[in-house]
This record gives sequence, C-alpha cells and structure tokens, in this order.
Amino acid sequence: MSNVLDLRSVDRRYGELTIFESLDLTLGRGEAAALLGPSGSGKSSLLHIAGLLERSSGGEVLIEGKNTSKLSDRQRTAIRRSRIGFVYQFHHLLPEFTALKNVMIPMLIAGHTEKAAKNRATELLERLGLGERLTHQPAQLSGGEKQRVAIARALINKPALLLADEPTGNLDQTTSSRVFDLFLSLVQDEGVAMIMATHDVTLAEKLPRILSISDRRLIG
Ligand SMILES: Nc1ncnc2c1ncn2[C@@H]1O[C@H](COP(=O)(O)OP(=O)(O)OP(=O)(O)O)[C@@H](O)[C@H]1O
Repeated sequence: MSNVLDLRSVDRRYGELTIFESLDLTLGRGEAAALLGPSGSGKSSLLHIAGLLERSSGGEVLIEGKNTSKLSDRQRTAIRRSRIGFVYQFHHLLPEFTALKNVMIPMLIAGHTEKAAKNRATELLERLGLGERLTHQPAQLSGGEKQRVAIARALINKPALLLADEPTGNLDQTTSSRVFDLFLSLVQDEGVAMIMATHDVTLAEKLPRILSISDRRLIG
C-alpha cells in the first residue's frame, strides 16, 4: 500500500532566499509526527506544500502514491478537498452558522446528503465532548470549544492526511493540553496520518515521531 505522503527532494525558495532544500519525507497510513523548528524555519511552508495549498520551488509531492507536482490547480484542489484536512491556530469558523453546520459544510460541499453530514458531524462533536453545544454559534463557545469544532470540521470527510499548524497554540496551557489529548485520541481512532507543526516540545513528545527543520534541512 502506498504512503499517505511522500516528499521527494522538495525545496522552498523565495527569490534568492532558500527556506529549505532537498527535503525528503514519507508518512505512512495513520502515522503521526510533530514538526518542530524555530520561527521562520519553514514549518508552515512545509505544511502548505504537503497540503497542496502551495507548489514547491522544486521536487515532488505524492499524495497516496499520486504525483501531484504535474497536476493542474483544479486537480490538486480536488485531491486537497477529498483527502486532506487542515487545523489552524485560529479556528476560522463561520460566525453565522451553528457548530453543527460549520462541521457539516465540507461534507455537503463534497456532495453528501444533509442527513449523512448531520450524523457524521454529530458523532464527531459528541466524541469531542460537544454533544451539548451542537446548536451554539461560534460567539457562544469558549476558545477550546471553538477549536474542537474546527478539529471536527477538519476530520469530517475522513481525510487520509491531517495537517495541523499549532492547533492548540491559541489556548491557555490547561485548555491546550485537554484539547490536544482529545484531538490526538480522535486522530488515532480515525486512523488519519498527521503532521503537526508546533513550538511546544511537551506536546510534540506525545507524538510517536518528531521531525524538525534545522539549517534548511529536515531531521527525524
Ligand atoms: N511570500 C513570501 N515571500 C517571501 N518570504 C516568505 C513568504 N512567505 C514566507 N516567507 C518566509 O519564509 C520563511 C518561513 O516561513 P514559515 O511561515 O513557513 O515559518 P514557520 O517555521 O512556520 O514560522 P513560525 O513558527 O513563526 O510560524 C520565513 O522567513 C518567512 O518570512
């Protein structure tokens, strides 16, 4: 079975500036890795390239064995929507919709029925301890609750790959640790491969694999 993600000799350059180069990485099904590195080392850039939000300056990106580097933007978007989920430091929920609807939307866009989307969204939100918050709007939720809704939204379409950029970085330490543990157990239950960029070494050490970017190279 193919890897979920293969990066082959991937570079990121901005003009004369090289952020990283010749970066190789494989991530198998259900494998979770933390990505450490100083500010500006290219952690977010790496997630954007792996998530097909940006093209690399050189090298190849394979998702589930498919080389995406030569695909059109439209084809890359189709893979991203169906196979990749994102969680960011800020939740980016739509303020006018309930928690339930925010989670359902990607599944509705993917063409599933209202009923199927509602069932799956309810199940995910319940597993994240938000069964009593389904009809709340984002303004009626705490920071940790909003972030849990964003996690459910990222997982609703059963992605093969989840890319998380400081997913609990905006929360106080106690909430961050609680939300992170829920997040990790759900990621493991769903069998999704994940890369999580973080500055928090304590959170990184909870993951089975630690990667870091240092001197423009990937280690680990
Ligand atoms: N469009 C751009 N043009 C030029 N340089 C850029 C551009 N986007 C990002 N950079 C530079 O690329 C480097 C890597 O940025 P990136 O956001 O990936 O780092 P990071 O490791 O995620 O940092 P942080 O931990 O602070 O979030 C930074 O030095 C940034 O200034």
